[in-house]
Amino acid sequence: MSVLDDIIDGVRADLSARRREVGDADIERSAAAAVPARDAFAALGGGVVGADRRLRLITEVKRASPSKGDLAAIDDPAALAAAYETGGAAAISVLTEQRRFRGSLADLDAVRAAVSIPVLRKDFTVEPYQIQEARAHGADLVLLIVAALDQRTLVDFLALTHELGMNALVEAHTGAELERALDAGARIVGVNTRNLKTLDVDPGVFAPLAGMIPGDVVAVAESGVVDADDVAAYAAAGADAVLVGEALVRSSLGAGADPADAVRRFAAAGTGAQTERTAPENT
Ligand SMILES: O=P(O)(O)OC[C@@H](O)[C@@H](O)c1c[nH]c2ccccc12
Repeated sequence: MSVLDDIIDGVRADLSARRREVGDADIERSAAAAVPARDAFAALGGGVVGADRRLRLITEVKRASPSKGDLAAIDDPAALAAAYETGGAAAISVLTEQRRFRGSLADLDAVRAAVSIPVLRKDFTVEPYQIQEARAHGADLVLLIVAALDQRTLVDFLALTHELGMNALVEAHTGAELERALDAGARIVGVNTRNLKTLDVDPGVFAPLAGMIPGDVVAVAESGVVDADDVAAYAAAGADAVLVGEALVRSSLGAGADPADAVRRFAAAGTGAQTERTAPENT
């Protein structure tokens, strides 16, 4: 069984426990009653061309990962997210998967209350319930991982996400998955340079796939950023936005830590290096 399959088994088990406790009708009601979602497409630079273009950072509240175990003891996820916003992050990603990433809906709630920029609920979405749950908890974006969904389900989940006023970050790792994301009508596409089946990271995966992403779709490079040079490399390869987890979480540790400044440096390096993609517009 691949790591991805194993994670999804755990997600399904945790999900059925929550559904017994909260109930489908309740979550549907709270999703409908939630304040309108923020426009994450615009926040991530969708439709911005020429001199106004700048590299957007999606900074992640990430306590642990299956490949590295515990990354950082985050005592105050709200304070960390607020520092990211101060540094100029375009959006905050919050891991809510419990077993491997030690995330929770409580983290999502805390971050939501602390920032005014869009918030991504980062989880392994396999049931429509999770999309409604994300909205009920104030998320503006959900993650849809192509490798975890058949095409029909991906299309349905994207439609539900849009019906609820949210955007989806549709994540691919291969050219075939990227084609499926674009065919489904994704407006924000992520290339995860980490293979979720093996957890190996190869930043070189991004550039060839970025060349396939039309200019009117937001292209996000995900995973594997260690320092500002890595952000610059993704930007030079055509990224509109870069999603950074571990490197920024670690920058918040220790005496004199300044996560806002780290965000500022990463974003500046990216904006300085950015090039526009030349793939044809989606028609
Ligand atoms: O910590 P990193 O290498 O900067 O990676 C962040 C992010 O890309 C990663 O957390 C991620 C990308 N796609 C995912 C899907 C599920 C869980 C986690 C992820």
